[in-house]
Amino acid sequence: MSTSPKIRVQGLWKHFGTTVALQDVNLDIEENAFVTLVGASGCGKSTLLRTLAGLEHRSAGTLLCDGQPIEGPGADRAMVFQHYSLYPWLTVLENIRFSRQLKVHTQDRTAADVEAAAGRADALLRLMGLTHVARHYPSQLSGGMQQRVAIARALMSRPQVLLMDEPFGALDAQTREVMHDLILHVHRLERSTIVFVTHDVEEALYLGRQVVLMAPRPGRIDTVYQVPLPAERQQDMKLAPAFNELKREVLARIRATSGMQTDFELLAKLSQAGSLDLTE
Ligand SMILES: Nc1ncnc2c1ncn2[C@@H]1O[C@H](COP(=O)(O)OP(=O)(O)OP(=O)(O)O)[C@@H](O)[C@H]1O
Repeated sequence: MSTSPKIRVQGLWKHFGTTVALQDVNLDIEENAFVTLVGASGCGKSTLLRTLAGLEHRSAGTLLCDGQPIEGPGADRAMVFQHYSLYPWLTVLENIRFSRQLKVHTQDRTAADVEAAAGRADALLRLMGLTHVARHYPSQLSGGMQQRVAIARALMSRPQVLLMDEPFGALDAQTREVMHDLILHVHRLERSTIVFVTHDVEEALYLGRQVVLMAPRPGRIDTVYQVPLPAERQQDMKLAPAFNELKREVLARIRATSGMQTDFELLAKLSQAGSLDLTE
């Protein structure tokens, strides 16, 4: 008997005026999956993620989470953005507790609610290595630390689905590696379903069990790759021949679908001819 997927995308279209940002996207994402979305700029990665978050209306198609239509944002799905979007006037701990406080009105809050929230916030502080900065303000933290706070805040309401839009895009290479292992740890521990957008193919392959490659103009799914690595990832797996082979294949496919190759070919032809005759 086949179980239904956590997220089902069927015949999804999204238009922005005359731009077709998503063309007939079909994708099933299983519970506890870690799916990464890659592809050339403008291929619709963020639009697909924002549609799953309920932040963007679809033009046509079906979007289901646990078999229920996605009609807007919901506590079952949390989003983490590239820019940490923390409240600068709140401490780390207050930032983490904030989403929970929004859900329960002060007058309806019971002692058990407060206790459960405090316990969850403490557990997340420990999980994200933030206990020692719990009373600091965001401006006192490094970028990597701020992004840990943003992830902890997203996890506070125990979302089943975590939607991440280039969350480590602004971090340096070393901090990114640390964050990669941290998010894999979070994924194991929380058993969440993660959909993660990135420009970085190595990041996509290291984190994802499945890599969805999208192509632009119109935005669409081109290829879905299964990553041939054990579920338990370790940094030295990036040296494995199978990892590098797939990385080369994905990069070549992104180049082929981006239209950039044509530009490079044209430039090569022009430089051989020794002139830039654009009338050709
Ligand atoms: N709010 C909007 N209004 C108009 N057009 C939009 C809007 N959002 C996205 N688009 C267009 O939709 C297409 C897909 O954009 P999207 O941002 O989803 O791509 P992306 O793959 O995430 O790009 P990038 O990798 O550069 O972030 C692009 O052509 C973009 O210009």
